[in-house]
Amino acid sequence: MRLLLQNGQILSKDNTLVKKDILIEGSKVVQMASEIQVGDGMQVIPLAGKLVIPGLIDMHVHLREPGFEKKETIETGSLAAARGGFTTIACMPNTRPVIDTPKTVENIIQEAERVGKARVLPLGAITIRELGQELTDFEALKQAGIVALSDDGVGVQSSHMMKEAMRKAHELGLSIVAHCEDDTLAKNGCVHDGEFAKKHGLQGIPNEAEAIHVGRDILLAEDVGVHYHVCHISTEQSVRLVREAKSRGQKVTAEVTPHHLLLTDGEIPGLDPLYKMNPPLRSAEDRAALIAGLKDGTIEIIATDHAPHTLEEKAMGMEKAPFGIVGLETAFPLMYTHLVRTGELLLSELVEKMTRKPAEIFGLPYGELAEGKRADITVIDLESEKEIDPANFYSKGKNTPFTGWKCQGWPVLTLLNGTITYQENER
Ligand SMILES: NC(=O)N[C@@H](CC(=O)O)C(=O)O
Ligand SMILES: [Zn+2]
Ligand SMILES: [Zn+2]
Repeated sequence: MRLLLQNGQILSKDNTLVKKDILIEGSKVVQMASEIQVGDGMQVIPLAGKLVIPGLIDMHVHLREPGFEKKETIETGSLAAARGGFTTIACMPNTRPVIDTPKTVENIIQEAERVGKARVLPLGAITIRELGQELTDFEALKQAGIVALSDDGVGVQSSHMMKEAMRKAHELGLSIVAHCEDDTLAKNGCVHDGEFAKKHGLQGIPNEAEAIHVGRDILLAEDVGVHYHVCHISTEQSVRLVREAKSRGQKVTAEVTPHHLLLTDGEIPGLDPLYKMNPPLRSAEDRAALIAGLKDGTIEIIATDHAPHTLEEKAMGMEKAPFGIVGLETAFPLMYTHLVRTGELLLSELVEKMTRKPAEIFGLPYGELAEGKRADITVIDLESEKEIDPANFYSKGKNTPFTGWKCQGWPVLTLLNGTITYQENER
């Protein structure tokens, strides 16, 4: 099968758009040129100047299967990913059972392949059942196909346990992906320890609850030599610590979510759990530090932390509702409209942080659009404006604070290995 994407525009390194026809044969891009003749038996998709980028990569997704299929399944999560323009997603191990055995890893990979809508890369748990007591069998998990290690959902409380994990991970060439949270500081807070918490008399989660772990882990990783990656970075202090570590040449990386880049605790309209996530929405100063960190390269990756929950669970009030919001189907349009079009980030920077950078950091052979490369491709409509409406989500999770936000930059076509996984208006 030969597929011709006609009259699209690709982004060059200097952030300019260049017209290209792209010819795909099987799973590969075989030709990219300003004009390609339509040949016999070619399927042609006219793109009318739309943006063509490498398939998006999300290193932080909760697919909820096994165990929480009411919230999401590998199937619905994969469909949501494809609709959001993602071709590769890494899924977190806080399922039930936790992804702490080779069997669970294999089951997830198998089901994702059956569905075939996204490439799913499971992370393995650092500790058994994410209880922080005993390390999992990293070697067996690696053989089963994990992409990295994380206890996402909880912080690894014991410094000793974390250091042991880093030692073993380093030996095996695996990265440590850390949910940074010191429980003795976070207590049972539900929002940022700031104005909003004070106003509503809620227990707050202070910035240091995150940054203490970031600082601790950077020191441990410096001694061990392992690649250390900070999940959903949210505070000025954490950004500062990562920047300092990088300036010494340490292999420390970080990801930030769209919601931490766009919202602050000052913008939470009331006691609405759709604004409750971990880490919580921080102050305007923190948000500014995240954008500065994104801009200067301290933060290389944008990841969604797609965390579907049912609306019943989310209706339990600010203190009782679970943490987390969905992100796969809104990430690119939100970032394009509210960070690129506002002049805070270049389009080329946004695309890098959602494609080439995560691939490079985790050693994945994806994230590039070029002749001879795999045809993981996303086509974006930069013009049409639409409102975010969770009723249209393919994800089971409708828990978003961005309902009604007007966005441009919607994915209209997604190809995984040369096969269409999403096409607007074709469902
Ligand atoms: N981010 C969240 O608020 N929630 C995540 C857990 C996590 O990412 O730590 C979840 O699994 O629901
Ligand atoms: Zn987390
Ligand atoms: Zn998470």
